[in-house]
Parts: sequence; C-alpha cells; structure tokens
Amino acid sequence: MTDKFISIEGIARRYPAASGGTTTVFENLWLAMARGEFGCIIGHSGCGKTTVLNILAGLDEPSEGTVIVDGEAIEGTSLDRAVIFQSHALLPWRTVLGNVAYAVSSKWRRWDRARVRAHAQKFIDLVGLTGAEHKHPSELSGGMKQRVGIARALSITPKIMLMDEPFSALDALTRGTLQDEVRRICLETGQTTFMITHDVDEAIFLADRIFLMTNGPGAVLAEIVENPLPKDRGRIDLHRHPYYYALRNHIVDFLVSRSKSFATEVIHHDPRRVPTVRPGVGEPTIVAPPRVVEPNPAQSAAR
Ligand SMILES: Nc1ncnc2c1ncn2[C@@H]1O[C@H](COP(=O)(O)OP(=O)(O)OP(=O)(O)O)[C@@H](O)[C@H]1O
Repeated sequence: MTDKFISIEGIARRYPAASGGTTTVFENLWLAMARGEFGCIIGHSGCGKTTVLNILAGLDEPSEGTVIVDGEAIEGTSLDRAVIFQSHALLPWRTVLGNVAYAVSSKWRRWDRARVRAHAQKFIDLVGLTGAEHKHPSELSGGMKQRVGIARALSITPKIMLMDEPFSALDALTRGTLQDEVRRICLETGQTTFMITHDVDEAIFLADRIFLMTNGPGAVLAEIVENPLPKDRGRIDLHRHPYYYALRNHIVDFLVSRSKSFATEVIHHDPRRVPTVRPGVGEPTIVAPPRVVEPNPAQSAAR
C-alpha cells in the first residue's frame, strides 16, 4: 500500500509529570494509511489511543512530529474529519433530522433548507433510521442514538472518520448490528476510518489493518497486523474462517504478554519500519520488506 492518505510522522505526546519533568505517553509514532482503508488501534488502557485519535481530529496537538491528511498538515479541527465518541453528544432539543441537518448546514452554509434536508435524509436512511426522523434523542435507544451520530458524521462526507470505542456502551445485539452497518457503509462509500477498540473480534471484523501499541508510558507502535480474512467476511461466521484463530491468538498474545515485555525484549525496533505481520496457517508471516514511512516532502519543506 503506497498511498499515504493519512501520514502520521514521528509524533509524540508528553505531559508535565506530577513529580516534575515530563511523562511521555508515546513517542516516535510513524504510520501511514491509504485512502479507503479501515484501521483499528488496539492497546492497553493508557497507551495513548485516544490521544492519537484526538491529534488526528485536531483536538490535541503532538509535542513532536506532525500529521498530514490528504497532503495537508492538520491544524485544529475541521469538517474534513468527523469524530464519533462512545457517548453520542446529540443536541437534545433537535430531532434526528435536526441533528443531522445541523451538521450538513455547518458544512454547506449556502445550501437552502430543502437541499440540506434531502442530504440529511439520505444519511438517515443509510443508517436505517427511516421513520425516526422526527424523534428527539430522549425517545431513542442507545443504539439509535449512536446511529444518529454515525449519520451525522457521514453526512458531512469527511475525508476521515475517527471512532473512539463507538459501540462499547451498547448491548451485544445492538453492537453486532451496528458493526454490520458500519462495515457495509464503509465498504460502499470507501470511507477512510481510524477506530479505537478494546474488542479483538470487532477489530478482526472491521479492520483491514490492526495497529498494536505497547503499554504506556513510553508506548510505541510495535506491529501492524494485516487482516488475512476475505473482504466479504461475515460477522456471524467469522470464527469459521481457517485463519480466524491464528489472527485472534496473535493479537491476544500481544495484549497478554508482548505488549508488556516489548520494551525489554525487542532491542532493535525501528519506529519507521514497523513490521507488518499477516497471521494465517502456520507461523505468522512477516510481510517483507517493512513499509518505511517517509515524511511528506511538500510538508517537510514547509516546516
Ligand atoms: N491532560 C492530560 N494531562 C496529563 N496526562 C494526560 C492528559 N490527558 C491524558 N493523559 C494521560 O495520557 C495517557 C494516555 O491517555 P489516553 O486516554 O490517550 O489513553 P488510552 O490508550 O486511550 O486509554 P483508554 O483505553 O483507557 O481510553 C494516560 O496515562 C493519561 O493519564
């Protein structure tokens, strides 16, 4: 994959430590994602996943390094980047249609009312909320509210969609249905998506690649796992695929042991040449050579 639609270039995040000095949450993080790719980041609590997502959203700034999306360095928030959080943050006084239309009219300020409504309705239909347009958030279930959040995010046709554990507060049945919907929509629309999850099966179902972070503080991107399952995989029969257990075990093994021991055991880790691994039958194969993330030349010249 050579298209660097998103290029994370050597970012670090440090905070003042209570005892003086600084705490480094993560550092020297290099990662490139292609247009239309679905990437999931996995790692233990505190390794900095939300911080990375917030930097991609423009809600936070890296202490070092830069992030480039579609050839432009990120500076602050933008309607090019939509964020879906665990809690949906809908405007309670607006209806479903009103919430989505509000986002649409923020992006296309010159559109007339009819055009805004028609565009909003298209995305309400896409997430399966046809018929609920005039309901207020208080009349909706948690899953329906999250659907509104997804419709709102997609309606502004963002360059990237950022999702921070979007389904973790939902019951298993609703979570599964929404995972199906998100996968279908992302495949249909070619939406580039970066998502945080703690759920290994969710990552296996949704992601093209899974980014494994070691434990913080001082976390690093240890490995990129390429999903060997076919694009047309189904959530229900995921576990029947011959590669499923190799993939799952590889990720779980990282979370249980390698994420902790990585800093002491892996001495020659090059953050710009993070290995990409493709688990399947037998031992996981390293997809060689590792992809080097080079700084974007146009942006580097500008810095
Ligand atoms: N404003 C802040 N000041 C100091 N430390 C902070 C600040 N914001 C975040 N941190 C620290 O940065 C670290 C990473 O936080 P972050 O929320 O990104 O982790 P995470 O991997 O998303 O965790 P979780 O899985 O629990 O959501 C944590 O140790 C957190 O305490």
